Amino acid sequence: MQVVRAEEMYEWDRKAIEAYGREGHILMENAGRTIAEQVLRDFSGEEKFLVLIGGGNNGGDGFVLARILRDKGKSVTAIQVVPDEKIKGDAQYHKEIYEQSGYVLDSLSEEDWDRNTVVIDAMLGIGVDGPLRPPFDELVEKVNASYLAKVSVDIPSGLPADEGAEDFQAVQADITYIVQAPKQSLYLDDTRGFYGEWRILDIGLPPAASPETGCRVWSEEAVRESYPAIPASAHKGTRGKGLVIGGGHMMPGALIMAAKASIRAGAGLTTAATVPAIVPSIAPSLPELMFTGVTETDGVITDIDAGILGGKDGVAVGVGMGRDPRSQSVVETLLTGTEGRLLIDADGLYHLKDLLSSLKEREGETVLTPHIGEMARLCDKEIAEVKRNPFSLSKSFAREYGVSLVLKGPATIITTPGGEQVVETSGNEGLSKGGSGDVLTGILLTTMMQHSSMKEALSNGCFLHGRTAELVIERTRTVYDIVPTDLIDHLSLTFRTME
Ligand SMILES: NC(=O)C1=CN([C@@H]2O[C@H](COP(=O)(O)OP(=O)(O)OC[C@H]3O[C@@H](n4cnc5c(N)ncnc54)[C@H](OP(=O)(O)O)[C@@H]3O)[C@@H](O)[C@H]2O)[C@@H](O)CC1
Ligand SMILES: [K+]
Repeated sequence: MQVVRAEEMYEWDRKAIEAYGREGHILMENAGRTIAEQVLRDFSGEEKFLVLIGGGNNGGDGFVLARILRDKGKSVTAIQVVPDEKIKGDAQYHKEIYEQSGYVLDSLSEEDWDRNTVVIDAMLGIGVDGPLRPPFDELVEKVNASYLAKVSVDIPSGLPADEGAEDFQAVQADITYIVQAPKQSLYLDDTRGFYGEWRILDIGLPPAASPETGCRVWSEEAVRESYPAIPASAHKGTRGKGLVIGGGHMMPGALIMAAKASIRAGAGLTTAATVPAIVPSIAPSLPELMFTGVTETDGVITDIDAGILGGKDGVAVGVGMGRDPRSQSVVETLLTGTEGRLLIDADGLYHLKDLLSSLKEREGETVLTPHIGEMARLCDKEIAEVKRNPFSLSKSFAREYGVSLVLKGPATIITTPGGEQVVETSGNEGLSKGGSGDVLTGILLTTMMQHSSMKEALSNGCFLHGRTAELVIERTRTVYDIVPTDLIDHLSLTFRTME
């Protein structure tokens, strides 16, 4: 499924009408009907509906919806919130059908907020532009202050469809019925919460008319289709020989988690390059892990011998490495002296900031896995700006430096060097703990060694991580007590669903 911007949604609509012979009013009938049917499934009792209808096509969906709910014998108070002259085109067409059906439009009274139980917000859709003007500003406030269950059509009124909006006032929906495809704002930290629960409803726009947005949502189906099976002829040398570089005296745990996750995710051979002093504390609990030395000063990794990279199918650097400036040379050596698949995470990203020109020149495939704060630092932006524009900032950074980018968050955005994007949404709030990123790094090290497509490797790796968190919470832990090592121990729960 594609993620769309408002402009792309309009293009889809336009093409469906112009090139595929669908009439606009039929699309609106389909939208209103599909949503009405879902409303009837989700609210099957004695609800009393207050339908607020705006002046654009979102309002048009509202006229259809109000008619169908009335046809089904439901209690409906339908309010057109704008003057008659604002209702035009397909919305006017459906207003006339509504009235010809013998149904009336009511005027809003204070009692309506008390005697109804569900408010259906069909005031503004993806066409919202700028700060809300009357009467919408006041109505949005009233809806939010009311005790009614709040249902939004397509998008909560006032909420922008696209990334980038700074100030907005919007309905805080309990449920949003999204028309046809998710909009970018469904995946942004500052806007996703306005949707409440949400469902994406197929209103029958022809798939062939859909624009190529270059951004899709990763699904379990995509994972099943793209996750490589282990051939019967496999041996340890064919399943990926990976190297994890990191772990100082003070943070051995990060290295342990990344290495263990890589092993459990299915790597053939995993080696850790770390300070020798911590090896005795790791080795007994992780007998599958091999070790190789690094140059160390005062417990800090200050250099690596390029020889340790020989024959490796993938390298991950940064976990628990620390920010001592003397470690920067390690990242530099990897950027300038290696050509294989390289993943840079955590403290590795910290050091990378001063090495961006080497990053640009690197020939091999490089993956960066920043969280939003690390991304802000890498591209010299405020965190708030990255939160507002994660799609476009990721795309321009990935293209400029020729890297694959995994911008981690509740909705992780994966961007290829060519600017193609995937949104991966598995996981839960239990992952907001130190160590989650280290586990992801280990998993991604393995998936990037086992997939030929880097995009699929990263998307599947993020899925493996997030879905396991969901399954652990279904089976044993809760979002409070789950810890990152639970994910490593339970990767089998997700692998089993992929068989
Ligand atoms: N495939 C599709 O695309 C399909 C789309 N469909 C539906 O159409 C919806 C999009 O419809 P749309 O384009 O008519 O825009 P919409 O959101 O109703 O708003 C326009 C109105 O808003 C007003 N307005 C704007 N900003 C404002 C502000 N700040 N403050 C106050 N008012 C403001 C503006 O008023 P004006 O500027 O004229 O005064 C105008 O009247 C979409 O979300 C989906 O529900 C389905 O029916 C079928 C398939
Ligand atoms: K709406």
